[in-house]
Amino acid sequence: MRNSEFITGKVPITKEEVRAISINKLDLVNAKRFIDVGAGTGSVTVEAAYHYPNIEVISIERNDGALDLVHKNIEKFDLKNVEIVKGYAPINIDGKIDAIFLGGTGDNLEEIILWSKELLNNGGRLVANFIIVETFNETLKLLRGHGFENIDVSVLNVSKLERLGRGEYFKPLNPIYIISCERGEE
Ligand SMILES: C[S@@+](CC[C@H](N)C(=O)[O-])C[C@H]1O[C@@H](n2cnc3c(N)ncnc32)[C@H](O)[C@@H]1O
Repeated sequence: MRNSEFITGKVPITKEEVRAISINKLDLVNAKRFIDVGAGTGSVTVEAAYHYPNIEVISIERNDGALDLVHKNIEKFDLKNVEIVKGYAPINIDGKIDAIFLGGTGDNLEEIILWSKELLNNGGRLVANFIIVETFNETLKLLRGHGFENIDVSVLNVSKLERLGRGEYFKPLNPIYIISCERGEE
């Protein structure tokens, strides 16, 4: 889906190229339940729920303005397989989960990593996006320390063609760090 298809506001939306790669790394084909943490505009929630209509998507967001956008985008795409939860993760979720996306975390990183580990099935996927190098480094260290496996890290540098004077150029957007990994079997 293109970013222009979503209703947006003041919340920064995940770039469509980053979303495509992140959702691919979540490996939702056989998933039944997926959590989007820090749903923002709801773009990841919507895209996952739309392309995988058989999964249950739980969309967690703490900010009222963002929650309003999540509601509007879910309505726009007429999705019935999304549960929106207002709150600051980690929050109580019943039952096990197959995949978790961290699009926003706040300052309680370790709690979120431990909560994710508790919720995920063995082999369940965790994918996280970062723009801040320190948060990325800290998360990587925590994932390694808490036994997550098959950790894969990419940095995505997207540039978009834009007009410049009488010609065009590729305007670079800020790099995004993507971590993907699995909950190890215990
Ligand atoms: C970069 S935005 C997410 C963008 C989103 N993936 C999208 O495409 O619109 C980060 C969001 O995470 C939310 N957030 C940060 N930490 C959170 C937490 N611990 N629990 C719930 N929401 C959180 C923020 O309010 C913000 O809306």
